[in-house]
Amino acid sequence: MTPAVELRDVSVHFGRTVALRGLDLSVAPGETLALLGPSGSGKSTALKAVAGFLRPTSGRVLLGGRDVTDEPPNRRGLGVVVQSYALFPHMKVVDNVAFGLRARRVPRRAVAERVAEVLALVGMTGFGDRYPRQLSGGQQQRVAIARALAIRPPVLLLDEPLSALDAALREEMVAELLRLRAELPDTAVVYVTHDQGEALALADRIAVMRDARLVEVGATPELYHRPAESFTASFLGASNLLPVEVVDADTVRLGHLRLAASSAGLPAGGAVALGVRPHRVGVRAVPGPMTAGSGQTGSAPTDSGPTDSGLAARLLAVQWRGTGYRLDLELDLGHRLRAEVPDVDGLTVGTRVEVSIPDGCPLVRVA
Ligand SMILES: Nc1ncnc2c1ncn2[C@@H]1O[C@H](COP(=O)(O)OP(=O)(O)OP(=O)(O)O)[C@@H](O)[C@H]1O
Repeated sequence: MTPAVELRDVSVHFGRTVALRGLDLSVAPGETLALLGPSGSGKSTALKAVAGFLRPTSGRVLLGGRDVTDEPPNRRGLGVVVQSYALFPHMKVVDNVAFGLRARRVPRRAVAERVAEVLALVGMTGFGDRYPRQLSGGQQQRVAIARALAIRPPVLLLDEPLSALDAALREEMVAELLRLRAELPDTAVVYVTHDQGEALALADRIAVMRDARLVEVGATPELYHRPAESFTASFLGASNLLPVEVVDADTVRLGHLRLAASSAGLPAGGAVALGVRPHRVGVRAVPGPMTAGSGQTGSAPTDSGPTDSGLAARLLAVQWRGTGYRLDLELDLGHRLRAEVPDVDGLTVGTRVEVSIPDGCPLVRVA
């Protein structure tokens, strides 16, 4: 199938700043691709290259197989919602939404029908006569999305569309976007965000960006569960990165522990680490002092002492997070580790603890 969007080796330089370096990426019709990365990683630059708001220094941009690198934005027929792309303040909602249709000289009646249709699509029927200032932030963003969708674009570009909204409204809008997504089965969506929660909830695939480069791209659940790069593991799910010794393709050693690890997709050679999500780390109190490697006698786990399935550690800090506790730990092996646990029975700062790491965590490449 011809991709709806294709970037071929796209680089963007601003003077001596390289904002994007050799990006290759494609988005299929009907697919949502999230561009996820920290501030300044080049996400917006990539989106602007697709929209036509800037011309790549090198490389090509294709839409539906057509090379549009040299075409201005209005010839590309895309729907664009950018955080700063506010509504026209002096125009009513209906006129904002009708704008692109009128620019295309769509007959008046068809404009009215389509405006009503897209306002219904974003749940804003009845708001047509208001001015943007008479709407909440979330409502304004809904109208901006309706405006982008009015022309039935094959591609919808969203650049941090929720970043101006408060946390509760963002969650609500994610649900709205998912509903909207289901109504637009053929539209390709490129969604720029630095918020991993939004990317996980909305994207079929995620492209992780860092320092003007694509770090890794993959189907959302695969990338979450089996990242190949340490940056992906820590950015997408806040994994601990534990230095381990590789025993064989599926086994690693951490102190005296042997753990099954998933190394799918990881090229051989180079430095690796085990990516361990905080919520997968087990923590329990251990009375009395423990040292690294203690409790290796093969005895069955007991309630009172160290076991051969755990690592000795000390609890450095406890933070209550509402849904549970975040624990900062220092393994006697010398590594720091973060855990998230539902409760902290008897655990106070300074407590000796035993930490367990589950099998199946991904082995990732350390850049
Ligand atoms: N017009 C410009 N002139 C000069 N440098 C720019 C320009 N636009 C972006 N940059 C630089 O290019 C790099 C990538 O910027 P970009 O806006 O693509 O990042 P981003 O990942 O979208 O970040 P954010 O999440 O903060 O928007 C940054 O270092 C930025 O300072």
